[in-house]
Amino acid sequence: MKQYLALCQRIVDEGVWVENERTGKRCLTVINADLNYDVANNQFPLITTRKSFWKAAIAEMLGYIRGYDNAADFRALGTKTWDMNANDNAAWLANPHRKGEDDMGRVYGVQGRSWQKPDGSTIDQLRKIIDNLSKGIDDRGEILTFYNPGEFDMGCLRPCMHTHTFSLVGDTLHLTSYQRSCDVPLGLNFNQIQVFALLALVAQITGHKPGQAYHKIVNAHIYEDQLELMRDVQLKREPFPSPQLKINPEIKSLEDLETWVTMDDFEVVGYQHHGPIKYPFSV
Ligand SMILES: Nc1nc(=O)c2c([nH]1)NC[C@@H]1CN(c3ccc(C(=O)N[C@@H](CCC(=O)O)C(=O)O)cc3)CN21
Ligand SMILES: O=c1ccn([C@H]2C[C@H](O)[C@@H](COP(=O)(O)O)O2)c(=O)[nH]1
Repeated sequence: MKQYLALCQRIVDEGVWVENERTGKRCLTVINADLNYDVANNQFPLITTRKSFWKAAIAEMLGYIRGYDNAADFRALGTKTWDMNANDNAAWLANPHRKGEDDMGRVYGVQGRSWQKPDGSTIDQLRKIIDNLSKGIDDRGEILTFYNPGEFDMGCLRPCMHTHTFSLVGDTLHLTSYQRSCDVPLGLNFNQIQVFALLALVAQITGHKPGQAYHKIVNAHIYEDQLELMRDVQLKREPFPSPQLKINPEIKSLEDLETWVTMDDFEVVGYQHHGPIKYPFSV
């Protein structure tokens, strides 16, 4: 929580205004931020200076794991976060690749689970990683990447948190996650949860101890219409101690994650927080 607030304060103090053409808004921006999460000691990095809808963030991650490409499937899991990008984004609505209502195109999980090869066959990056880690193998390329420039025009948004690298050291699994662009008031609240939960889940289903998660962000920004709420409300609040994330121990395989797991299999213990803050969202 302290590192999150320190990044917010750094943007407020040192950020530079940058025009963003896609959204038509200015963003107060800093470059390069490194956040670390202690998954080994279950220090769940949940924002406490406002109420966080953490289940929606885990639902989003589960949808990526399942390779979803449709906002309706994300809604069924428990998050509406893809509705706007799928259905309320002029550039995507005019894109001939869009297959209709709720289609997100070839984004995130589609690339992770069925990356298209030139010969028409597909690569399941996540399956390979889970199989290797389950056998105790780290080939120094246990990389899940959603970043496929050849198919950017086939999706509603380029992936923001685009690459996850797993590292096995003895019986401890670590994760390094890379993010090119970060909406700190809204997106980072979710992305922190996702990095933590991804390591905890993959460690659990491959039979290893979770270690540290390293979250590397390039462009970290606050949109102009979010600044006042961040500076004058959220940053004035005192944080509470970190809660813990409990995951159903019956989740034992990638198939479990793909089939029966729901948000009821996740619980947060000891979450003390301030009231909600509704930040504007930019499509
Ligand atoms: N501008 C922008 N920021 C993002 O963070 C973002 C995108 N676009 N597009 C793709 C995904 C969608 N994500 C989102 C979308 C919405 C919320 C959001 O509205 N969060 C609210 C309420 C969530 C709820 O009620 O479930 C929040 O207060 O956290 C968060 C992340 C993250 N990504
Ligand atoms: O997981 C996510 C997904 C998206 N975001 C934010 C970062 C930016 O504010 C927008 C994406 O805009 P681009 O013009 O494609 O950079 O969404 C996030 O923080 N986390």
